[in-house]
Amino acid sequence: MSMIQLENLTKRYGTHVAVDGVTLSIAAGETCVLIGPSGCGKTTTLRMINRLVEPTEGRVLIEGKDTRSMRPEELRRKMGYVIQSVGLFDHMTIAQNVGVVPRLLGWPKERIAARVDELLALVGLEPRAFRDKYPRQLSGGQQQRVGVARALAADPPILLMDEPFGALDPITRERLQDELLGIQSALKKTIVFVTHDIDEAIKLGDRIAILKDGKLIQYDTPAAILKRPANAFVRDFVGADRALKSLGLLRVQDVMEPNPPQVGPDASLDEVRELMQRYAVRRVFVAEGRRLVGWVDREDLERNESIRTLLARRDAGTIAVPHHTTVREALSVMIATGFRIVAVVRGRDELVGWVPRAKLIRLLEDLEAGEVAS
Ligand SMILES: Nc1ncnc2c1ncn2[C@@H]1O[C@H](COP(=O)(O)OP(=O)(O)OP(=O)(O)O)[C@@H](O)[C@H]1O
Repeated sequence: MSMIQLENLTKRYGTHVAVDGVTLSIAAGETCVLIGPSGCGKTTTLRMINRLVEPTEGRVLIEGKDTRSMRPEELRRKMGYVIQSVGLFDHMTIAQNVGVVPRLLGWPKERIAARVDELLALVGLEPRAFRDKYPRQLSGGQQQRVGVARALAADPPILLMDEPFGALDPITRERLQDELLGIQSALKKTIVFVTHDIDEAIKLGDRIAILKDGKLIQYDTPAAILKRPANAFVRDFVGADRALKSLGLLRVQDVMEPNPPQVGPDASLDEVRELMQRYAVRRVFVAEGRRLVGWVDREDLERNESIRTLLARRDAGTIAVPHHTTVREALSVMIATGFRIVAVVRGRDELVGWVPRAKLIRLLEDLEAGEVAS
């Protein structure tokens, strides 16, 4: 069942067509990212969903119901709205800002207070430290978090977000994207998210809608858009480094090899030598039970020290990547450190697999070959 259905949605301003016959459907719990060049109609499309803009033609259905037949309050209860400039009320405290909609809905005071604290914690703001502050006392990133908390206040099933992170510095932006992914996996809202940034779209979107001159050019999963861009416009828009971006969609656990070259801490150097030959590697991992505790390199064999002596100088964390991280991240660790293999761990240090650099490079080459072919 689709949560949001756009049918032939069209907006004309005089003779100018801002949105041109857009039809698409968004499933409940999915994030749909609207993307395209400036002026392509993203914001207008989003605002037709909550009826801030009335369509010239076509319609919007929410859970199968035409929005024109819904009362404005009913529509507002279904949708939270987050915009780039946040739109916090300067003269209200953070708690009052977050509690605006519940107050309008007539919730009792205690329930509002509890909800405000719950939401501040959800978006990573310590309630005690923030609830009585004013927006001007917060950084841009913190204000944006408050904006997200406010949109979630009455627990609407739908969240409309118009370039919410557009004005933030890259580091804050990444952090907020990660938090949105966390919130989304916990709350399973249906999100429509407008952005200019293809990397953001790939990271956040279950599906991406690419618009040009008001028309929907392609609507598909990030992987499908990277693999099979519908035309030259999409290919250019997605960018030349499509292969690298695809690596950003794959998880290490999907490409890792099982059975890492590993020895116990009491193994002999001869065993290590034999293992290096068998696996054709210059490094083997040391594990105690399933716990990764260090490694031995080929150079170490010359020194004739016991493995336990070597381990005392090593921090196993430096050669490990978490199983849920992206392949792109693993490759950048290898490039930054010069490692030819990395260990894959679950939790803090449970050794579950390994990735040889050669495998990632082959993968990258295959993806690039696919790019040439398409
Ligand atoms: N109220 C309006 N009156 C006249 N034209 C409008 C109005 N609102 C939007 N437009 C035009 O409609 C087109 C689509 O605008 P819209 O804001 O939806 O684009 P956008 O893709 O969100 O752009 P941006 O990425 O720059 O925010 C643009 O050409 C814009 O100038």
